[in-house]
Amino acid sequence: MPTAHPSGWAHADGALRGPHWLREPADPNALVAHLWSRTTTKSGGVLSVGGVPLPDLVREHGSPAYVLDEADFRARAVAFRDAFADFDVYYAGKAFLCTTVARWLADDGLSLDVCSGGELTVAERAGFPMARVGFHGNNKTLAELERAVELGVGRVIVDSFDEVERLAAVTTELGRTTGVMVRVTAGVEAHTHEYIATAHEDQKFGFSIASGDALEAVRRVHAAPGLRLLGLHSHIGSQIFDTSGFEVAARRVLALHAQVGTELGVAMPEMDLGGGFGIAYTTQDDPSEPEALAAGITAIVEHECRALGIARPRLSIEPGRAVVGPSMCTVYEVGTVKEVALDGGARRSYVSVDGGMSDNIRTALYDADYSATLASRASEAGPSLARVVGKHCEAGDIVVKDEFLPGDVRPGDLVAVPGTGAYCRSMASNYNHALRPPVIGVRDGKTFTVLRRETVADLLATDVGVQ
Ligand SMILES: Cc1ncc(COP(=O)(O)O)c(C=O)c1O
Ligand SMILES: N[C@@H](CCCC[NH3+])C(=O)O
Repeated sequence: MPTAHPSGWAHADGALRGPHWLREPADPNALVAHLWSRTTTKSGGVLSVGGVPLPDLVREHGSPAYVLDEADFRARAVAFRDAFADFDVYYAGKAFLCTTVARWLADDGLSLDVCSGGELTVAERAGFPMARVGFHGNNKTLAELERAVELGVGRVIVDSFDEVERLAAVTTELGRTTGVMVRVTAGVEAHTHEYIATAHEDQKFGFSIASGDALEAVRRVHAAPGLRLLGLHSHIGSQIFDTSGFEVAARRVLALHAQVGTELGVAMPEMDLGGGFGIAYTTQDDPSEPEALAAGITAIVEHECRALGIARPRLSIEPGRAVVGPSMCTVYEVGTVKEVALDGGARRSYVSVDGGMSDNIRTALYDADYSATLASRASEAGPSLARVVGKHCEAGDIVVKDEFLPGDVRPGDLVAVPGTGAYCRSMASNYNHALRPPVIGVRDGKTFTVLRRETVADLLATDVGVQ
């Protein structure tokens, strides 16, 4: 039975006003360690990452800022590489990509999934080995395909009949060949937000296995002289915890893989099972470690291959969020605090910070849950229900929907939000002409700029002036 909270929040009038799991923490100054990057500590109320106290980082680099823990990022990437030792691990650059990260991945032996000409250009600028790049996208332009073939990317993942034709023409025109994977739709309803599920029939990605389009796409790729058919690709969605979706997809994709062998006489050498592994944003999330994921996927694939009487193709996966998500947090400065009364006498503080939906759109877009902590001082005040909101001209400009913060949070305090490495900077915008925050790397007590803060000059650079 829910109990009344001193603030009156939980059940003053019998109505639940926050997620059912939100509980008053025993100690609002404590850190829920698994939500943060591995070098994150809290001492005397001050949060440090990579040995750098966040108040010092903000003094040096300003606020808001994304803080990237190099050791944590690389440890997670290497953990995937090692757990999936007989797979190729393609880091999904859409989660977060810049030349620094691309270099770390190249040095640490991972491969890279890019899904636009822009991401491909970053990989090129970083000197990423092109043979280890996979190029995705449901509507790659002719120019993007030409560039990818010229650069010699290891694989282009084709997503439509139009693209198969376009890519075949590009290889002919350039007198080159390219490796190709065929993105298929396994007809799985992944348990995640509708906007980030990608394996059910009624959405834009992939060729349907059920309709026969996938087999037809394989046939056309195989028939095109410039296209080297490598295998099938399946990605069922993102932020997934229930592994049954991966199992069903793997079974269906392997069945098609076997069918290609019997009907077309082609033994495809590879298969990609995509990314989508969930991370912990709140205490309620319980993600699997890479070893457990690898063991589960390997067992399913081996079982199915035995049943189908086929050789196991070389497998690859594409984790993005599970590598970079937990390795960054965002630090904000509090500007204003406002208390509002809720029905039934409960109260909620609106803690306004100096960023918002322009640096983290995920709460507004996917109703995502985040956590937050006071990062700059200890507090003796008891916990109080707070909502961390941004400074944009939008009521839905919410960063953290519900969190208990010390009741005395005030202007000038720093608040940090963990788990913002994936799809926050990469989906950031200039809404209300906000300047996108920098990404500040931390390592062994030192900071380094990974992406600098945007300036007013950056904003005005595209405004050509009154004509
Ligand atoms: C084709 C493909 N691969 C990999 C990913 C990475 O997903 P995640 O960041 O959830 O691991 C995505 C995004 O969902 C994707 O569309
Ligand atoms: N952008 C999404 C993930 C899907 C993107 C890749 N297909 C998110 O923030 O959760």
